[in-house]
Amino acid sequence: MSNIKVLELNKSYGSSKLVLDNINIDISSGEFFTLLGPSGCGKTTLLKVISGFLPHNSGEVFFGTERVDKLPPHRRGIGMVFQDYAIFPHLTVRQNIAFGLKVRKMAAAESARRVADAIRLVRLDGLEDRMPSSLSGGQQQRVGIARALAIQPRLLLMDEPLSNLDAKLRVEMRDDIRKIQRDQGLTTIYVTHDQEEALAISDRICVLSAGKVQQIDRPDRIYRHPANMFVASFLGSMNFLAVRAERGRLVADAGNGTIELNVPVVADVAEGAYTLGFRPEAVDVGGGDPDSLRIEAKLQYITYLGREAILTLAAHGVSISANLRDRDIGHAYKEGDMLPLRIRREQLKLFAPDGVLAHDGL
Ligand SMILES: Nc1ncnc2c1ncn2[C@@H]1O[C@H](COP(=O)(O)OP(=O)(O)OP(=O)(O)O)[C@@H](O)[C@H]1O
Repeated sequence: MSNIKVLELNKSYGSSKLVLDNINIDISSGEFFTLLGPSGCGKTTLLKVISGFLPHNSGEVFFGTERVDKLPPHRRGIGMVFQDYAIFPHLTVRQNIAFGLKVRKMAAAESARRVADAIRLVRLDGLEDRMPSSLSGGQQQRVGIARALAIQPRLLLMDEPLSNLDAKLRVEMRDDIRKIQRDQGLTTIYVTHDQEEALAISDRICVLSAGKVQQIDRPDRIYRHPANMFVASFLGSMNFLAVRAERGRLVADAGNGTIELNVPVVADVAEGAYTLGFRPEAVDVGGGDPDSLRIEAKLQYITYLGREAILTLAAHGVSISANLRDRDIGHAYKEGDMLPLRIRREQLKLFAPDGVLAHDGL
């Protein structure tokens, strides 16, 4: 397995603007690395440049110490798994999995051994002689994964491999992929636009927006310490409130005036405009730490989800969401009630006017 380095990579289609803008990525050997971002942010383009199916404008790609960005795709040693499975309908499961080995003219005995290993890893035992049309979507994707594993790639690339599967199967396959990847120590780049999937499966996540890297970090760190407002709202949700720091106080614009918030700002917060951010699950109703930020908000409606409920409230002219666990939901809450919200100060974030996180906790 190789570590992977992408250095100062730029890519545009024709003369249009850059769809990959100065991408720098350093992936460790054996790491599960996820590219996460909204549709059109450049995830697939980046995978195609790394695999050699698309030329780039400038920059370098290294697998270990070998520079690969001038090599044709078949010389890079990459296994690929696609959203639409891309398996051959006229070949059996076994023949599909052996395909890459046949192309590489591998000796029959070694090929048979590798195919058998791959079949066992993806749990397709007993289905070796079936045709793809007689398999479920999940089984077809297992064939796609086994085919990629059989060539013992230096790097495994997976482009939204679970998108065509139903929700339950997605979770099952996700756990299987993670287990195989760990057991085999496979360096993997995984593309998804599904934030929950990215959080669940990755060692590290690279959040992309409009061709630019927004943040690269562990799932828990990205969620707790988003680098900017884009990341904060793309991974989970965050409440935002326009505020100003002035004379050691924080004030919120409230349409017809300003309201002083009960949070003193620490000395290193420069005076000026900010966006105050906090996650819905950081909000308590009533009670809570007396030192918390207090906001009175009007309950608009409750979305009950079983394990938890989302309260949608209005305060200072903006909408605020609060996630409460089922057992914490008071039966007395009625639409139109004014509720005292508490948000712990360590959960408060201040974003600068350009959206970058300026203060994490107040
Ligand atoms: N062949 C092409 N010619 C011109 N523009 C392209 C081409 N392929 C992609 N693009 C543009 O490049 C940008 C990045 O596309 P890309 O497919 O890499 O995004 P993505 O993040 O993978 O999106 P999705 O999640 O929808 O697959 C988009 O604006 C897209 O319209």
